[in-house]
Amino acid sequence: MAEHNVCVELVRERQKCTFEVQELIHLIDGGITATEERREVENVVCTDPRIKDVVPEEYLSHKERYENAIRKNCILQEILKKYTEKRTWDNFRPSNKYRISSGVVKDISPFMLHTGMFIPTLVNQSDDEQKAKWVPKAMSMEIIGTYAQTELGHGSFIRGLETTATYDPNTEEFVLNTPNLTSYKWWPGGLAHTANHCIVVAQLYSKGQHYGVHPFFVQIRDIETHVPLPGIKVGEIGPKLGFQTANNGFLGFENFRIPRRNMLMKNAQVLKDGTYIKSKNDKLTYGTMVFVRVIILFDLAFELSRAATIAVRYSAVRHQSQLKANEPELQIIDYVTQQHKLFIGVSTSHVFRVVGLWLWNTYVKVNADIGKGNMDQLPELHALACCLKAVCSRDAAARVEEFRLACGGHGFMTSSNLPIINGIVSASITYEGEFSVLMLQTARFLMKAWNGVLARKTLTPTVSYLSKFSNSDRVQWANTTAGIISGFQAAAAGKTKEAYAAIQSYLKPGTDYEDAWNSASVQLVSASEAHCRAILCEISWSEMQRLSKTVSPNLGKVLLELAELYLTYWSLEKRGDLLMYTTISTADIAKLQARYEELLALIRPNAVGIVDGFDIRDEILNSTLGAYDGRVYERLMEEAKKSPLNAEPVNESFHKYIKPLMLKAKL
Ligand SMILES: CC/C=C\C/C=C\C/C=C\C/C=C\C/C=C\C/C=C\CCCCC(=O)SCCNC(=O)CCNC(=O)[C@H](O)C(C)(C)COP(=O)(O)OP(=O)(O)OC[C@H]1O[C@@H](n2cnc3c(N)ncnc32)[C@H](O)[C@@H]1OP(=O)(O)O
Ligand SMILES: Cc1cc2nc3c(=O)[nH]c(=O)nc-3n(C[C@H](O)[C@H](O)[C@H](O)COP(=O)(O)OP(=O)(O)OC[C@H]3O[C@@H](n4cnc5c(N)ncnc54)[C@H](O)[C@@H]3O)c2cc1C
Repeated sequence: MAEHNVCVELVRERQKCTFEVQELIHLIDGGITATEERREVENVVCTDPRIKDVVPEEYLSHKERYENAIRKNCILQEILKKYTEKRTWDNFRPSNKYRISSGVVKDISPFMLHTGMFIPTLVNQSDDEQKAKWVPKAMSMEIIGTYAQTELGHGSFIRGLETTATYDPNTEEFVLNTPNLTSYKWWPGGLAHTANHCIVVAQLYSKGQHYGVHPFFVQIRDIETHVPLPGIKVGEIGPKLGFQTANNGFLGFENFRIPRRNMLMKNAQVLKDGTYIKSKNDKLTYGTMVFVRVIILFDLAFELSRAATIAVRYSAVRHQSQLKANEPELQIIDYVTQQHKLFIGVSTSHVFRVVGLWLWNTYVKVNADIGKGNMDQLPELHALACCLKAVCSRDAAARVEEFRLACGGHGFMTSSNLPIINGIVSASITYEGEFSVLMLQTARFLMKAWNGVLARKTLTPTVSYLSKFSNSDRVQWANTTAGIISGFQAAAAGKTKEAYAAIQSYLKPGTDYEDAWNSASVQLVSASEAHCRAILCEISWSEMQRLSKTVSPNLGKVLLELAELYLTYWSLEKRGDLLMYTTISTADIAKLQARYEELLALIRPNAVGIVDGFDIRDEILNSTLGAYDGRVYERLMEEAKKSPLNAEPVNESFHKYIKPLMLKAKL
């Protein structure tokens, strides 16, 4: 970007920055080569003239919008494929594939589920022969798939799914059926008109026995004509709050037959005669969900970084109101309330990225152990993935909404891109495991851990802190980062203990455990949240500390300020918990507040530099308010002029309706 086109405010902001932005970019990417690789691909994709829209997506009809998304995503796939052929393209991280798709369509790609769930399920749940047959075709997009699990009647309760797969040993086939309206598959992305295959999660029956839900590889459309195969009823579910171009669909089966070997057989198998071979652990069927819950943290970090870039740059460009009489209007970023809205979101993006990487490494390790037959760590991984996905998606949505509000009226414009990002992030609270449902899964793990505390057993690593805080004494508070982390752990332990006690107190004679659990579930969710906050604080602080030692002192200082801001912000937000479970005093809280305000002031001069460090191209940002050059007002006007309503000075509705109305009023 030529600096002479950049508005004066952003030029000044960039001059103020105390660290090398390039260094931060490389840190986020994971090295100089990774930055170069990413930028090269982004450049090829974003400068392809076929990708540029003449009419902005939001003015298209629902149907046109989908068709445009498909057209452009096919171009993207073509480019990505050429790249893969040209070079070994291992460095282009999978999360970058999500990132680049934002440079192609503003909303979600109809191919998202192909990359994000169809391929991972084939890779992780097929046996070797199946993998060899299907994965190359899916990778090259010779076949296009999705993940069809949720039904009209059931999403959270997977055991309640109603689609049936009944084995017929005479033909060595499974017969798929949708027995009633509520058993229609409902929601899968790309299912409606994009995919010709899908993973169908269905209840398995063989030899008259029911064996629970299993994944099946199912072709739903003819490869040549794309016409739905006989016995398949498929279509689109209609417009939503967001995800307009995701092509979410419904699917029903009528005695639809698939070969026996189309059941994914890495974990459980059905033999030719219908004999069922059990999986080592029936929860391995849920493996793709664990995988996606883990990688969602990266996507959330990225979406937050987009929203942060938009809101921070806009806040530097925008002037509003006078702080002192006769002085120029302030850049809105200089109002401390504005910094309070902005900087926690910026910091949260870094926290999600580093905790996401830690979770990813844990996932890789546990998966490797599972491969060797050791399932010991699976419950802990599941509990971690559940609460982190749930809390981070909810936090991300709150932060994006705050960024939107921070942009005032202009943040309400679709052209700011904040409403679209809002829709994308809000959806993540529900999909891949609804918030409360996942929090209660983690609570199950915490209750078991508390049993372990009472039995003086050694606990697994992420809950081992519970033993330290098992007595009733309030924990000694210290106004340090270590003190804050310890305070969060004390709160988590205290809440876990109380939720446990609440279940016991509800367990009167004649009460089932499940009813007691339900009665105590608000406290259980609260305990899960506290546990998750303790993890977010502990891991982000230790990771940011580690990273700060790998970079220049100037950048290291900024990383630590961001990490400390996160801890301090949440200490203040959760002061009630800290008052309950630690010896924190009102004077300590006042000190925390003062430190928080100090951190806002320290971050302020680097704010634009920090969001520049996310290195998000204008085409990927897609925002009138957030572009690198800060020409906010020119862009808002340019975009407004693209409204089809502005193509004619008088709209025909005037003559048809308004004028007759006015004439009638005269009579
Ligand atoms: C680094 C990145 C690499 C690659 C990335 C590649 C490309 C990137 C490109 C794109 C990104 C891709 C995707 C992500 C991004 C965006 C997403 C975009 C689109 C949206 C997709 C959305 C898709 C979906 O929503 S699919 C449907 C998801 N559905 C759910 O999540 C349902 C939630 N419900 C459940 O999980 C379960 O039913 C339940 C857990 C709630 C209950 O199950 P069940 O009743 O069977 O169990 P319980 O009786 O409660 O418990 C029994 C015991 O089992 C334990 N348990 C449960 N689940 C698991 C599990 N998964 N693993 C291990 N153990 C489990 C449970 O804890 C109980 O144990 P206990 O000992 O008895 O207590
Ligand atoms: C944008 C989007 C994309 C999606 N993509 C896909 C996809 O590609 N493939 C796919 O298979 N699915 C997909 N889904 C479906 C998604 O996974 C489900 O919507 C999600 O798992 C929640 O299930 P549900 O809709 O049945 O909600 P419900 O389970 O009906 O939840 C409704 C309410 O009931 C509460 N509740 C439910 N059970 C419990 C419980 N045990 N304890 C306490 N409270 C409970 C919930 O907390 C919630 O408040 C998608 C959904 C969305 C929104």
